[in-house]
Amino acid sequence: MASVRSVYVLHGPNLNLLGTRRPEVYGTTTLADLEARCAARAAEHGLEAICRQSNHEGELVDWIHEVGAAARDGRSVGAVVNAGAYTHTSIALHDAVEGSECPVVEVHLSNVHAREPFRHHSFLSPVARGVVVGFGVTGYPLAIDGLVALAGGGPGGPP
Ligand SMILES: O=C1C[C@@](O)(C(=O)O)C[C@@H](O)[C@@H]1O
Repeated sequence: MASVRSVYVLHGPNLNLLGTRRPEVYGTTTLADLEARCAARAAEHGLEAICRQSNHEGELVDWIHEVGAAARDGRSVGAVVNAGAYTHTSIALHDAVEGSECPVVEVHLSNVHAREPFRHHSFLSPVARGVVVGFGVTGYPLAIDGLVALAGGGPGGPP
């Protein structure tokens, strides 16, 4: 039997604290609950969600490379990535997405553009296929839907 295609859901630093970290900004949903919601939406598309979180930049780089290779082989539609604060600092993550041609939809729970100026710049956005910000946990199923549409091509697909 052919193996199920995947969608990766990658979380960066401090997102393991979801549910208790600044709930007025990030909400009260825990990372485990969010990952369960992602798995449910992925299953609606016939995909397996592979959910990971790391506080370490290099580990995130390695995972982006892994997703890029899986996407090239048709084993994955790509990754939904909330890189947390590395979004605003990491040239390494930018280069990983670009270099591995990893299809990424960047997600932020909060509307980073309405927050401190240091959150307005993203190193990921220029190499992401799409960006979803400010919808809280609702942004993740939207991002998964978007990745599936992009992978499928046609209307709503890649130009
Ligand atoms: O850790 C985070 C979470 C975040 O990525 C968000 O989901 O809104 C926004 C980032 O600026 C912040 O560092």
